[in-house]
Amino acid sequence: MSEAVIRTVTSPPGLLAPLDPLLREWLPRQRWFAGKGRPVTGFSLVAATELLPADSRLGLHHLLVRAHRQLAPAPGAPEEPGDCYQLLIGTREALPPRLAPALIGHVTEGPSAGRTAYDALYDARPAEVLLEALRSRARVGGLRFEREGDGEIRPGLVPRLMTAEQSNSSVVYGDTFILKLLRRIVPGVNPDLELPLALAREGCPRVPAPAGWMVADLADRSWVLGVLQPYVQGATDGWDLALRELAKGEDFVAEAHALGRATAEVHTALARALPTVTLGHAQARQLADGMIRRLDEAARAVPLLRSYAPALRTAFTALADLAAEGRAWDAQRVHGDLHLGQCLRSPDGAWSLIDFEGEPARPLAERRLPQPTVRDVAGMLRSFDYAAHSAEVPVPGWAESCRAAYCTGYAETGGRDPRTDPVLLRAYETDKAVYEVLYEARHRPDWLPVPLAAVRRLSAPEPV
Ligand SMILES: Nc1ncnc2c1ncn2[C@@H]1O[C@H](COP(=O)(O)OP(=O)(O)O)[C@@H](O)[C@H]1O
Ligand SMILES: O=P(O)(O)O[C@H]1O[C@H](CO)[C@@H](O[C@H]2O[C@H](CO)[C@@H](O)[C@H](O)[C@H]2O)[C@H](O)[C@H]1O
Repeated sequence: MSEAVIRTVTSPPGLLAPLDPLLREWLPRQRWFAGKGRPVTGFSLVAATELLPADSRLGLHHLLVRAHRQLAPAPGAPEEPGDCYQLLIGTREALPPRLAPALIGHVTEGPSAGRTAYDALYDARPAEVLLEALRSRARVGGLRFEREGDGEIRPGLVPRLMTAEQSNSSVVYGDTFILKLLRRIVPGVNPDLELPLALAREGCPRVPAPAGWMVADLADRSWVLGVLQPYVQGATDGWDLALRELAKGEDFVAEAHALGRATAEVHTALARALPTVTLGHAQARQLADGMIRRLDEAARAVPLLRSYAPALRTAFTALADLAAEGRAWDAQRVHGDLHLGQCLRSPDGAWSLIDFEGEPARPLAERRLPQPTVRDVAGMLRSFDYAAHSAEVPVPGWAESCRAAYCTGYAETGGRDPRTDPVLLRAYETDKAVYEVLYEARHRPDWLPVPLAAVRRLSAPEPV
């Protein structure tokens, strides 16, 4: 069905056109904007819902917009309909100074002419509107707000927008709940809701259980827009904790061991809750081919990677060779983008895993495929390496001792040591390092040396 048919415009008409030039300038500057590197040429409206009337002191519009981009960063290049983004746009007569970081621009035409448009998530009242909608299981236009179970969502929880570097945007309510608003949205079952829900229903305590979620129903398809979870109070994420220990010259062995156990616990629960499969020759071949394709794409985009590509490719051909010899692998649903920043340690020492969205750049269908659990293990091993490289004063052997402790912890709880399958582990670690090269080149060029160091190590004849 075409997008022209799926519009559920309950906002005043003509809202998007006046915002268009403002959004073109503002959207590409947002950390969560995925289409960096190619100019935004315009927007089309997928859905608009008025949450607070446009002419009130504070107007509030929920917009789903498709950002059109040029196919190449050259003047006159053809354009394509790009990704769909969720925006919560507030309008006020004037913006108080505390909302200055939220400024999108001044609207000169249409129903909001003369007002200032801003990212409403920075503002308390719009954030309260969302929580209230979840609390009351509201239906507004095509938007559906759901709650899980009978757990109480108290009114009056004070919201604050998280300022951490994120792929999405999160609002914390009174240190009790956290609402993650997905920014780049896709139709279909979203693993960021699907997996925590399945794990909660399985009784797995390692993942905060969804307390509610927000969905847009458009053209017979559901688009998950946000997930509300209990806020893990006083938690420190694994990345900050690791850097803190590194700064003191301390090892991280006990925590890495506990993280290995937590990862295995989550994997065991996911294997119970959702389908598992065996990857035979054809599927393992496809897996290796996908890794080779991603390497080729990354090497095209990042010239610094090119000279390593032939050596890196051997990690993937070794996997294909094992498959051709008849080796099969168990596969199941996994986290898909596990790293230290996705692990939260409560003050009592318990670890929780968060953010089951998978690698945001991959298509949803691919992110939901069963995969060998080694994929998540490889993600964590890479993360210890990242932390070690980010230390101001290097601590010799730090990453290696973490890697060993993590695998030991994983084996104790999961029953299988990931190191017993070195070909699969190397293939996944290489695939992750290649992904990181591309990710850093696009988002944080200063960090590029970190995955490039891994690329050098992994392309050595006998990688260590
Ligand atoms: N349940 C939670 N309790 C406490 N903090 C959380 C929780 N979920 C997420 N966070 C914090 O929010 C940050 C961003 O969450 P995440 O799900 O990783 O979002 P994104 O996909 O946008 O990166 C995390 O790094 C963590 O600090
Ligand atoms: O957390 P996100 O879902 O946004 O994941 C993306 O961003 C991560 C960085 O914030 C990136 O992770 C890489 O850097 C981390 C240190 O900042 C490091 O711990 C990870 O091992 C490394 O992969 C992640 O790859 C990306 O998908």
